[in-house]
Amino acid sequence: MRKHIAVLGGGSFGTVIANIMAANGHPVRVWLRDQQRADAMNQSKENTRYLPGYALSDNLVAGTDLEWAVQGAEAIFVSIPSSSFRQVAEQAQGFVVPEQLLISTTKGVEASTFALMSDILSELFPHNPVGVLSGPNLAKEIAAGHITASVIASKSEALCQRVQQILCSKTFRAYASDDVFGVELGGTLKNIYAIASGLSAALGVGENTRSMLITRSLAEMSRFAVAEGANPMTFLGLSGIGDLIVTCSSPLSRNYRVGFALGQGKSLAAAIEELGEVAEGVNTLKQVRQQAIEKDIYMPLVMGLYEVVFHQAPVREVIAGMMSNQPNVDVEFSASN
Ligand SMILES: NC(=O)C1=CN([C@@H]2O[C@H](COP(=O)(O)OP(=O)(O)OC[C@H]3O[C@@H](n4cnc5c(N)ncnc54)[C@H](O)[C@@H]3O)[C@@H](O)[C@H]2O)C=CC1
Ligand SMILES: O=C(CO)COP(=O)(O)O
Repeated sequence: MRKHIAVLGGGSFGTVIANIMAANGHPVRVWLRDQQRADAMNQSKENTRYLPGYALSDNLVAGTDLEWAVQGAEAIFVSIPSSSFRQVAEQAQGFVVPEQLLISTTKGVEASTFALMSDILSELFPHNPVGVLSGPNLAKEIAAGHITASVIASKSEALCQRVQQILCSKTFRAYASDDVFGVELGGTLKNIYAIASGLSAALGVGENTRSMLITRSLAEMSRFAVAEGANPMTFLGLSGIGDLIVTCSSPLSRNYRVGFALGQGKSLAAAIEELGEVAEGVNTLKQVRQQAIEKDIYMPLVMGLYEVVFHQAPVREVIAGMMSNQPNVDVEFSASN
């Protein structure tokens, strides 16, 4: 009998990934916390809270029993915000067996430990193959049927190949990579710069400025990656520059929307409340700033954005400060840049 696939988390991305696999003919079990929402999804074949109007395949079934979702699954995709990721993974520990493939889709970092989600999976499930799915993947665009590509990264070639088979469709493609750290770090860091981009859009900046922001964001991300021991070349692919472009350009990005709301003068609390979904970049900004200070990594965008987001510094003053920095600290390409 064909084994099912489990997706933990029924938010926008969990739902869309589950539905791609279900539409490809795989039985998929989506695990949620809320029984009413699970029942409603099963009856209406729609996730009205996150993706209204998006028809779900008959092969997709939602439920709230974690054992039912996980036990016997061939692969388990974890699509839970980073703030609850460890807690859910720990809950699943009793049901997971070593041959099951574990894939994180979460683009965030654990507060205080600076662990990425694949680190948490590898720590809790040392005998399982672990992978990361990351790329320019706005859930609402995937649901709308726009052609989309992602990266499946794992040290296990077998995991990459199986995920490619399960996920690829006429509109969705997954490219394989063995650089788990680089792929995951790119998807995590870009959320910070999406906030900055949304903020600058609200201020009505021009295209020169937008282009400067995106390319200097890439330089800053790469500098951080090198300091952390990652391969910056990975940032030139879909999970780096690809994801940076989409989230820095689209109002569909929740991180961009938080930045836009801040740029309109709203408080951080109001921006998050209005969003009603996860914007991972807020926590990532805090954690990356701390790392940059501890490791003395030059990250002027992170430092400036942190002051705006967490200390309500006037954004125009922060920008003016950056523009009056000694120009000789700015080198476009060098071994340390
Ligand atoms: N939405 C998107 O376009 C994309 C999102 N991602 C990443 O996927 C991850 C999940 O994102 P979304 O699904 O979009 O988030 P979301 O905010 O739409 O949904 C999160 C889901 O997790 C559930 N959840 C939260 N805490 C939980 C807990 N303790 N136990 C059980 N369920 C819990 C929520 O109820 C909700 O169903 C994020 O890290 C995000 O960065 C990645 C690519 C694209
Ligand atoms: O990661 C994403 C697209 O690739 C989604 O970005 P947001 O979390 O900002 O919506």
